[in-house]
Amino acid sequence: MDTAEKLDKNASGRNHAEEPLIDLEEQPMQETRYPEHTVGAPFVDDPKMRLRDVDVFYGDNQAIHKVSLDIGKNEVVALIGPSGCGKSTFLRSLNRMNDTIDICRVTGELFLEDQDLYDPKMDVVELRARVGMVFQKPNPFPKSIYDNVAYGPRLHGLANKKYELDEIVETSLRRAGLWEEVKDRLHAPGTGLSGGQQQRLCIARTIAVSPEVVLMDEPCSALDPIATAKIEELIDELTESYTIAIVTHSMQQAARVSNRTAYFHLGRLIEVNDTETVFTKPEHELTEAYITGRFG
Ligand SMILES: Nc1ncnc2c1ncn2[C@@H]1O[C@H](COP(=O)(O)OP(=O)(O)OP(=O)(O)O)[C@@H](O)[C@H]1O
Repeated sequence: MDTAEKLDKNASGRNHAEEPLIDLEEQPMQETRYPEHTVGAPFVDDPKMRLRDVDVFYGDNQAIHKVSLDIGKNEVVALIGPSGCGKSTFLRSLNRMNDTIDICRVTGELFLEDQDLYDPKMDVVELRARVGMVFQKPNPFPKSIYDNVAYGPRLHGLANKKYELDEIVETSLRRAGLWEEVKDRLHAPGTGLSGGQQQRLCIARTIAVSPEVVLMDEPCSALDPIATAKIEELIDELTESYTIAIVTHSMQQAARVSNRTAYFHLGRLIEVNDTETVFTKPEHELTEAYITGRFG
């Protein structure tokens, strides 16, 4: 039985009447139950992204507290934790998507290899091509399927000739597992595709500019189980070429797609380890309580 199946079994075998869900807002954990440092193995040799002491504030409200984490090359890191624990906020700080929120402020060291993401000289458009993002809700542009994928390569001048652009569009759609379904209607609107196809189109659009890292913020939450399975297969294939960080509410999904899992709790990174260890032998009591379904 794999880790995802064990999680399913645990969840279905529990007696919820005997173990009531804990409302975190009403019963905050004792301060002493937070580890002083993230437990497990937050750091790797030769990381793709090196993040140290990251704090994120919305005005006076601190959403992320001193998070330190490495994201390794060609690995899939899953960010999990209860609603509001700061997963999306942390993810969005990795390609400066939080810059679009006026009251948001990010401090700490955030590096993509040897480049400081928050260096004032950093070209943010360039950064978002290197660190692409796929959102919760598929958001194709109101353009044709072809133009959705060609948009980034055109913007970044990646193709000089029409045939070069055609090649990028075809390769990206193939890698996103969508080519066979759309090759005869490339000039039809992207918004006319099904939800799952639209999400694969958004993945094709992201990878068309050859990013180094792909950030995914709950990419399957608006999809049915079949479309979800396709995206999960795709994540597995994409990891050969890209580094991926994915926020997910589904522990089964984290177990299926990721190599490492990071557990967040009220803005703190409690535990990080290889996914199997986090789900079968969590070190910290908060991680254990979450993965066994005692709160969430
Ligand atoms: N634009 C914003 N302005 C002000 N506060 C925000 C904003 N976005 C998020 N927050 C706050 O930051 C904290 C973390 O939110 P975030 O959305 O990152 O958590 P999350 O773990 O991704 O939650 P969910 O799983 O529900 O999506 C929450 O307290 C939230 O209210």
